[in-house]
Amino acid sequence: SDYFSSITGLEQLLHTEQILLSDLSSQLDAAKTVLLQLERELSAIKLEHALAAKGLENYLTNPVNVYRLMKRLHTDWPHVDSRVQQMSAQLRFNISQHYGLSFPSQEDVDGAALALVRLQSTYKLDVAQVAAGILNGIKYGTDMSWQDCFVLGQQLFEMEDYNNTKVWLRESMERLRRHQPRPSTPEPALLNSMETVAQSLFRMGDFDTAYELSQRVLELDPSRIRNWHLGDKAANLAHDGDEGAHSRQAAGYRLTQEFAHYEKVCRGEVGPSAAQQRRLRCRYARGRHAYRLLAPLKLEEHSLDPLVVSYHDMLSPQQIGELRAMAVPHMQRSTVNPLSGGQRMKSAFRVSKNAWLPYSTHPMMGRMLRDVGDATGLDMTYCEQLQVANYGVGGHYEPHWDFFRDSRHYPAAEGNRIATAIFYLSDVEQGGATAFPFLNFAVRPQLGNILFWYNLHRSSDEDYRTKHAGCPVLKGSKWIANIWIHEATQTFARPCDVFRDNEVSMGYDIIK
Ligand SMILES: O=C(O)CCC(=O)C(=O)O
Ligand SMILES: [Fe+2]
Repeated sequence: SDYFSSITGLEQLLHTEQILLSDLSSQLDAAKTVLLQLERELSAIKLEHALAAKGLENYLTNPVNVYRLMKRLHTDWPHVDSRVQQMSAQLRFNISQHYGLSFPSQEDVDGAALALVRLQSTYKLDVAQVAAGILNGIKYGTDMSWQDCFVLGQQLFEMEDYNNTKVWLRESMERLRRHQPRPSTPEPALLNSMETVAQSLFRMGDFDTAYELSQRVLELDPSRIRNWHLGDKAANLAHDGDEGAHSRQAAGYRLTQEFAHYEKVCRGEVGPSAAQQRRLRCRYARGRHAYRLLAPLKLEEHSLDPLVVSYHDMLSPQQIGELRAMAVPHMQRSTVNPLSGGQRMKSAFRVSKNAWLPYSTHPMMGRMLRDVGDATGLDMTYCEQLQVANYGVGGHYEPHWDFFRDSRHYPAAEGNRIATAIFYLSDVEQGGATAFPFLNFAVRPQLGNILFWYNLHRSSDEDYRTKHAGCPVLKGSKWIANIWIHEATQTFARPCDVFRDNEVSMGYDIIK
């Protein structure tokens, strides 16, 4: 399961389909050969009959013709019969025979549907364009059919995301209306679903979409008028006792101002103020290593308080290729700590795959750890293992803090996560920035760069301004490697302050 959350899983699915394709097409080729031959024999026999029809008596008094009629019926036809049998045996395409192959589960299909909708709503994409395979003006893929859009709408309905249900159903109906030539009558199962969804929408009070949907059903199959008993608005509303249940909305956080603002930051619609920007520099830095005199670090400041910076060109494409290859066999669906406590779990909040790798796995990983220490001056004694993560299209990580709010989640001797270093192991064609909604900027992944920031104040208190997120990946695939650095050994690297400087960030501790 979990094919939708990263690119590696999707490659497996593409492979599955390749096998099905080649299996079926070789069967079809074999069958076609037999068909062609049968057709030729058939027309030869038809010719005989045409001759016979010209003069029955003349034809049947010819001993050669008589013999051939006998032979045909006695030998040739049974032979035809056996070849037809044989051909249909060959055509026994059986999907369940391919038990060794990977198939997506309902959860995967739902995940992919959710991803599509997330992208469309985060980046305010025009549904008609998405359905046409166009992302921000560039055509990447094939059009979705009206059925595709309908099935997506139906899935959203089942997931109780009614706002998006409406958008996709309308797109589906629009495509159906424009369809040239007129579409042939679809399978009864699809028409039944359309009717069911229409009735539910009607009951929920979305009369327009319900009406549109029922109209299209009727056009496709006029006999369905017999099912036209949706009743009138008033009667339905009066009887609807469980309206509350139907209009239940998906997760509260996504409906907040804060979330809307985060999405704006992802789209690049808001940025830091001019005054903020004026104080920021791109400069060469030396870190704490002498050789950096010759090979200085390329430092880019994103924010001075809290400190958020990028170090450019810290890994080469070759190193990154090796690193990703080492991580792939260990990648698993990412999990989060539930707020309610207890076991870590999968969540729509964080859609990606990751692997935890000890720094001893490869000398390069040890070097990455050392480089972060050298660049930032931090002590790297207590770091979590390297976490390599991959987000597929639609993959994201909603706004969160990296520090733990519950001290049971880290060993007391190591302290909380004082800082985060993200190595970008890929560029991303569109989307996928690391966004800091409270700081009003987003950092675009750039292959080989490190993004670094402090999660804690000097007083050791959590810095709530550091809330950040991985914006949904719109096009491409995003790879990162995280190093989380803990606090306990930083006494000299980042002396703590007795002055409680946490007050500046308290107001950002908004829990929805
Ligand atoms: O994907 C990103 O840009 C951010 C990742 C992140 O915040 C995390 O893994 O904790
Ligand atoms: Fe994070």
